[in-house]
Amino acid sequence: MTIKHEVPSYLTQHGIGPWGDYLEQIDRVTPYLGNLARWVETMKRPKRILVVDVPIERDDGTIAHFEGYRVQHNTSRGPGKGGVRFHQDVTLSEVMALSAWMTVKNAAVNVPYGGAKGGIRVDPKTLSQGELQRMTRRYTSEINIIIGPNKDIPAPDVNTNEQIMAWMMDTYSMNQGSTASGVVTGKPISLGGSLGRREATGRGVFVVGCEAAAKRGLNIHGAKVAVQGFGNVGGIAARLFSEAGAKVVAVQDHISTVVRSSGLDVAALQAHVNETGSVAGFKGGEEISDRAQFWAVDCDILVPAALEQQITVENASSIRAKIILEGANGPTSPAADDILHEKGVLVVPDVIANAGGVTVSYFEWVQDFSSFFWTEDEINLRLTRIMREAFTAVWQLAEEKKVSLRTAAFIVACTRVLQAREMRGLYP
Ligand SMILES: NC(=O)C1=CN([C@@H]2O[C@H](COP(=O)(O)OP(=O)(O)OC[C@H]3O[C@@H](n4cnc5c(N)ncnc54)[C@H](O)[C@@H]3O)[C@@H](O)[C@H]2O)C=CC1
Ligand SMILES: O=C(O)CCC(=O)C(=O)O
Repeated sequence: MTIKHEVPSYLTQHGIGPWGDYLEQIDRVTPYLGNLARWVETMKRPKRILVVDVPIERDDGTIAHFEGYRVQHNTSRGPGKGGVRFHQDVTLSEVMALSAWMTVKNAAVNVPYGGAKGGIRVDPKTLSQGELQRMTRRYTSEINIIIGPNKDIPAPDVNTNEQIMAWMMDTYSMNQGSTASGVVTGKPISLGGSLGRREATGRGVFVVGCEAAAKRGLNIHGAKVAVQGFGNVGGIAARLFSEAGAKVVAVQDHISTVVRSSGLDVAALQAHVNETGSVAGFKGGEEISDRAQFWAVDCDILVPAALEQQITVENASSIRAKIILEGANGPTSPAADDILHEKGVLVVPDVIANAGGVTVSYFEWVQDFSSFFWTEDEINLRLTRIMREAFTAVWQLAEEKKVSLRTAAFIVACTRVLQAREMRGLYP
């Protein structure tokens, strides 16, 4: 029986284009054929969408309004979980797509969560610290009714960090009348944050990168690595690859691209970015003005760790890497994915490659509930084990079923979601 699944536009616009194809493949390899059509209809629709107006008083006394979102895509396997993004291009459909990615990611690494995501359509660089705090607090109050340690647990994403999580935790706690540290993860250590969370996503990228390199017979020591995005994910991944003896030959951020074929000094680059806010002007490498050239840099491993839809049909053919580690969510367009597949590039999909962050968020949440905190070594060991196990399971399924790692990850994840739904009896 062939079931044709129409993919909703919020997914196709933001790069989960082949969702329907994955589902066809799941049809082929799982025992859930009879129930799949009903399940697909549910997976296509986020469970809960909240759009809020976030008004703040600016420092000059004027009032500004921002649009905020929190979307819970699926909660079959547990409370919603996913980050909050502050970016001028955030839209409801993007947040809906990102929440669907979280459903798949959380199931792919088997943490007991559903998928959720949030965001505010704002360029936070245009706000003072005071304005940023007022906006964050107002947003938290507006979404207060749908978040909570057992309901939906936000975390950092693009342009959000530990300080913003601290304000969110404080605002939620004030509204509840008692401190609820488990309402967000990615908090400062002093407020119940977990050791290793800040580095966790980049570390997870590095761990699966080592696994993928081993499968391809590539030695990390001496391997050439190019990284797009030098924030939380890209900056840490670059540091760990460099510490392992790889050469970070190119880094691109929102302003500039720096290259050095003998390898950039990543620590010096990080110090420069901390000071200036960008890789632009870094003296330890050559700045290239044509941003598109970044994709054609001679490298073995490419880590897109900025935003969605960066690897496209325009640049996919020029990519020289053997392995792509998707640090960002949805960095590869479906059409570009096909080109990479034809070229024989090994793509480790976002839902595995960048799942280290949510994995340590899970550890943070568990530690907050028990008020007992693990050492950084314990965190990193557990993280490494989960990442390796998830990679291996997906790799084996991909080999067995002759599908890509991305399709295999979706199969593993969607099967888990489907099993949970089946056990709970939550058919639409
Ligand atoms: N922070 C986390 O724990 C997780 C983040 N992610 C994903 O990783 C990606 C990056 O997130 P973070 O590192 O947290 O964000 P961040 O805000 O710390 O850093 C973003 C980086 O991307 C760069 N960037 C922005 N627009 C760009 C453009 N058009 N071209 C090139 N570079 C650009 C920025 O300059 C910055 O270096 C996002 O897709 C996010 O959803 C995924 C899993 C967890
Ligand atoms: O740590 C988390 O809860 C979620 C991080 C996130 O937003 C993501 O993995 O894309």
